Amino acid sequence: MAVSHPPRPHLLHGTPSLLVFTGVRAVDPAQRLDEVVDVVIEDGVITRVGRGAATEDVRQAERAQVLNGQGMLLVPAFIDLHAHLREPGQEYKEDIASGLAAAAAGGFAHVCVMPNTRPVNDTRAITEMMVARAREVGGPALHPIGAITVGQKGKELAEMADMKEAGAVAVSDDGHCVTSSAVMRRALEYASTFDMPVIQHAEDHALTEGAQMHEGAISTRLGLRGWPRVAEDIIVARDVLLAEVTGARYHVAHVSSLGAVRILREAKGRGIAVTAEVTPHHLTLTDEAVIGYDTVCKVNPPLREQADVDALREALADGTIDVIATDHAPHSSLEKDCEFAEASPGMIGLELVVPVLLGLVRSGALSLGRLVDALTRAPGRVIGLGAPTLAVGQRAELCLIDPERRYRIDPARLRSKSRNTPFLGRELVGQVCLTLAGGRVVFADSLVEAQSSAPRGPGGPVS
Ligand SMILES: NC(=O)N[C@@H](CC(=O)O)C(=O)O
Ligand SMILES: [Zn+2]
Ligand SMILES: [Zn+2]
Repeated sequence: MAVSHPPRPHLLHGTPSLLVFTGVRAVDPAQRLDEVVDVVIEDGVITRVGRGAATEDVRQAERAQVLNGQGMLLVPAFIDLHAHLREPGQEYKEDIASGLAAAAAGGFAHVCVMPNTRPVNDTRAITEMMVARAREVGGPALHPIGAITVGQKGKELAEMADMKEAGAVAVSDDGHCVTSSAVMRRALEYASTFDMPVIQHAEDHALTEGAQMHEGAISTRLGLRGWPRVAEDIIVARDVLLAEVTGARYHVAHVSSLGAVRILREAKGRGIAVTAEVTPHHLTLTDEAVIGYDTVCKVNPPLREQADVDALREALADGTIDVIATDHAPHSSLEKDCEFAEASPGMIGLELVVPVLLGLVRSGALSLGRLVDALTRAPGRVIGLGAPTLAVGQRAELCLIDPERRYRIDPARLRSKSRNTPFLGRELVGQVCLTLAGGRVVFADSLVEAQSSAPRGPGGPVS
């Protein structure tokens, strides 16, 4: 049984000092931009955007690499608010290098990493280690999320100030819920003195003991113990009340239930400082995927029903849910090739955001502008990070997408060390071709490589 995978070579290392996109559809909600333009990047900085910006002399310049953007999309690179990169402690599932490579391939320039590592990231030392390791690796920027409580045990508060100084952008006990109302209240008060958001994994553990999937007709039929929606709703409702009395910034991780959506909508209507995220899998899959007992469909919170999916889509479209986050949760075959009851919950997601979610844009459930916003500006606001944009003068952090490319999700091409996703082997449409982070190319696929080595000149069609 293979638990690790051989490393794959990076596709493109260098960053051209003059990178030119011609005739590309640029979509940037921060600038209300959705237009076919040329984009010029010099020494990692966006210097020109507009029709005809790639003048003859720019395109013919000796150092220019010109990419024909016809039929392609150019968007700001993404920020993932919720990923598990497993380093330190479970590097056989993922490590910072493989996780950031997966992020780059998915179009991300920034990744916030959850603290449920071994040991838990509840100290300055571990936060510093993660940041230092990511700098060594290069690629997308890593932003640690510190634990709320020591060891994520739900009792004493961790030293949030220390972790913030070392680079932590938020706190969370993700994987576990902070169940004590008293601890949650103190956590909100304490975090607000450092202006850090508190991210909750909303699960009333008393209602989910032994739960394997969503509680409903299908769990009854399969004979699996269920996690009822109300276990999520109770915590979100309580926390909203605590956020109101403390005035702290509260963020709900991986919202999955229609009840939680209703509570969030009401809270936002009353002006309470709450934000929320939803994952690509909760937007696209239901508990029917669990029929057949495939352990890759086991995830926390569980895949729910069509009514929940509909409510989540609507909430994302109208802004009740702010952010799309992957909850990238790699597990090896050791944790997944077993009985359903024994399997660890979680799915990988960093590399699948674009092909999975462009489907929602094509079906009309979500506008392209809102999709990009939920992956850039909205998560940026939660952690106080200026999100990537396509504005002139910005360091280039962007992502080139072929929205029409149809392909099968091939396990051999994933950069993640793990393979736990129900989308494996599925045919999807839409592929990330190139990602720039921090002004540098961090991912380029074969199409871009082929184009960039082809002779320059007024380009023929992308093929
Ligand atoms: N989502 C999951 O099912 N699993 C996550 C933890 C979590 O996000 O709660 C993991 O760390 O594996
Ligand atoms: Zn969680
Ligand atoms: Zn998580």
